[in-house]
Amino acid sequence: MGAYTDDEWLAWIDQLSAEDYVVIDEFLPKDIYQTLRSFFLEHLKQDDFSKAGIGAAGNRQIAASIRGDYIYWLTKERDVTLLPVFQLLEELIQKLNRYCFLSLSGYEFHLAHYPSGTFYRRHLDQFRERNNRMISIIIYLNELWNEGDGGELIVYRDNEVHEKIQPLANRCAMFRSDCVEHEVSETRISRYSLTGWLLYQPPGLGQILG
Ligand SMILES: O=C(O)CCC(=O)C(=O)O
Ligand SMILES: [Fe+2]
Repeated sequence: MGAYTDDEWLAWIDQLSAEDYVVIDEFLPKDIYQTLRSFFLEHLKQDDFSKAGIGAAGNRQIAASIRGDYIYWLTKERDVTLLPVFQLLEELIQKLNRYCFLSLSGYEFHLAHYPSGTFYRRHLDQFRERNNRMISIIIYLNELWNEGDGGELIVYRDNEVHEKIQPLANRCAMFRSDCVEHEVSETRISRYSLTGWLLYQPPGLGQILG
């Protein structure tokens, strides 16, 4: 038995197909959400996060002017506590392959911490060195977020701001990696998330490129 019915998956996938993105509130079952959030806080406490890069071409200074987050790459083998999260992602891959005729074959995910004052400038998740990213997924873990705290996910369409998505706890944003330009506006609180990509080739590249 999966976490959701086929009808629920279908409604989200329909919206993803029609709009190129979908926002789903209360995405993870409560216990899985709690496990993920505790896992995040534990690794933050242990100082396991590293400064994120922007690919082979970027030097550190340029990277800092584009994105200011710190990340922790996950692996299914090591991070066994998160098995239920990985299982849900695998279920999602199955549904997308079945209903959207995609050939997704893997995923890569990291935890992301944006300290206060950081952002990620407008970008696409799929580009030259990373063209195997098909679908981007973010699950937010910010329980104390309030209007004015920043750190919104800004979705662009036709070069204009289309929607500002608040990074609320257990909200999931999912979008096409190849065509949805987006940005993380400057955050004024410590902003926590799980971020990742569904791939049509095996993972590995993203983790090398940052
Ligand atoms: O955290 C978000 O809302 C978006 C993060 C992002 O765009 C990325 O890591 O590529
Ligand atoms: Fe992105």
